[in-house]
Amino acid sequence: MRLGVIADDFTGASDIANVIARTSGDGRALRVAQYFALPQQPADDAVDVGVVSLKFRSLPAQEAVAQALSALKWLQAQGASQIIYKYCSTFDSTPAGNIGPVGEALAAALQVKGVVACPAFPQTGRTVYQGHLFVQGKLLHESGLENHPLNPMTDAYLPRWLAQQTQSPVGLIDRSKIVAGAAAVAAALGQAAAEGQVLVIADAIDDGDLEVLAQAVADAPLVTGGSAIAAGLARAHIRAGGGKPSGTLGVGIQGPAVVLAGSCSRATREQVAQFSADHPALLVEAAALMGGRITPEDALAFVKAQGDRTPIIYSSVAPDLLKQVQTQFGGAVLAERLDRFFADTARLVVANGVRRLVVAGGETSGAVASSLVLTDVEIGPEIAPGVPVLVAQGETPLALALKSGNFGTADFFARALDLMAHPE
Ligand SMILES: Nc1ncnc2c1ncn2[C@@H]1O[C@H](COP(=O)(O)OP(=O)(O)OP(=O)(O)O)[C@@H](O)[C@H]1O
Ligand SMILES: O=C(O)[C@@H](O)C(=O)CO
Repeated sequence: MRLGVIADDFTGASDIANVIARTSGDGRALRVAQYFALPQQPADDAVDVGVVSLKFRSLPAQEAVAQALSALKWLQAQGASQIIYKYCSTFDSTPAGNIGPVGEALAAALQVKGVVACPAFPQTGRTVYQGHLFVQGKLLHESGLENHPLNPMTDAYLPRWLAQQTQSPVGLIDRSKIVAGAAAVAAALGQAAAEGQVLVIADAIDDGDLEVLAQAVADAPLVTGGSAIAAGLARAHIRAGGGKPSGTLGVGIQGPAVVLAGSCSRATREQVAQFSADHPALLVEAAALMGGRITPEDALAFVKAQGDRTPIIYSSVAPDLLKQVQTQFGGAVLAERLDRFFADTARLVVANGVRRLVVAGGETSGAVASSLVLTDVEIGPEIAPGVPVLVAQGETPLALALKSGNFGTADFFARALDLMAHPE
């Protein structure tokens, strides 16, 4: 293994696995394995990149740090010489959040300072300029992310947001350095390290900027950010001799399918509306769930009752209703109950023959994927930027899509199901 990734949630893990698996050079691509928990055994020798999917984005810092350090240890034992700590391209965290503590702990373990922190993912509209994060051209705190159920993002200026979480000062590499080229960026990172800055937010408004950044940190033991910076890092590993002849993994899994949506993000709500217009749909209402009036067994019965039609089971609601039920029942309690509901429902439907499963939402995907007790998956075709088809091989292969809340166009669910059955 050359490159190890520690991802703070499962959708983020499949996002970065997708970026790396799809990057090629001279007809070669890195062989990527995505693990659904910290593996208990060594990685397969053929694996160039190990992506460890964890679920610590919304956990207290201490727990998140412990999980990240265990993953670091395992990845180092597999030979990974570079580690990417992957968090959300919308920097999902709170002022007491764990991006800072995890970044600092990994940096301390690897004895580095002046570590790049760049969430930019231009293909999905996330850019960083003068330290400010934009989503589709809007400042982060005016993009809808200010209403996020678990990590409301109320400040777009990342150095200030991150500094609330860190012990050490946070640096900034602005775009004037990026346009000056990789050597200028490397020098600025060296200067930041000399000044005691452990994490350094870096501007990037397009993939060209990310390529410059990646070149500047091609040999760095630690890089942190969104998935997009990984393309340049993967290219550097391929140039250094990594990878095998590239080719896309076929899927062709045509069995029964279910869509599970636990995300309240804007894009997911549009996708739910479009899919439920012509598919059977079951809304999981917070009050019904809390009152025990809807259970995973009810969801299974609903799925079975649809015969050949693909149903969607969703809890996605608009921000005003979300706030109301969170006040009524408590946000954390609801999150835990919803996670458990979707996890148990997924387990039941898969045990009853479902072979294609599309899941929307990072927390929801983490709960679902963990409950399915899959060890590792291979990366199949791309459904939308940031979302590949994942294939769990086994006696009866399972095709999975783990979609970040805000990724994908309105027709995402139908597209995902089609691609699983008939890869392009
Ligand atoms: N009907 C609902 N009532 C209250 N809370 C809900 C409801 N539906 C979902 N939620 C909350 O919204 C959270 C959605 O988180 P999730 O990470 O799955 O989606 P997301 O944040 O949109 O995705 P991502 O993390 O990929 O951006 C759930 O964990 C749950 O806490
Ligand atoms: O970076 C992103 O936006 C996604 O990969 C993500 O982290 C999903 O939760």
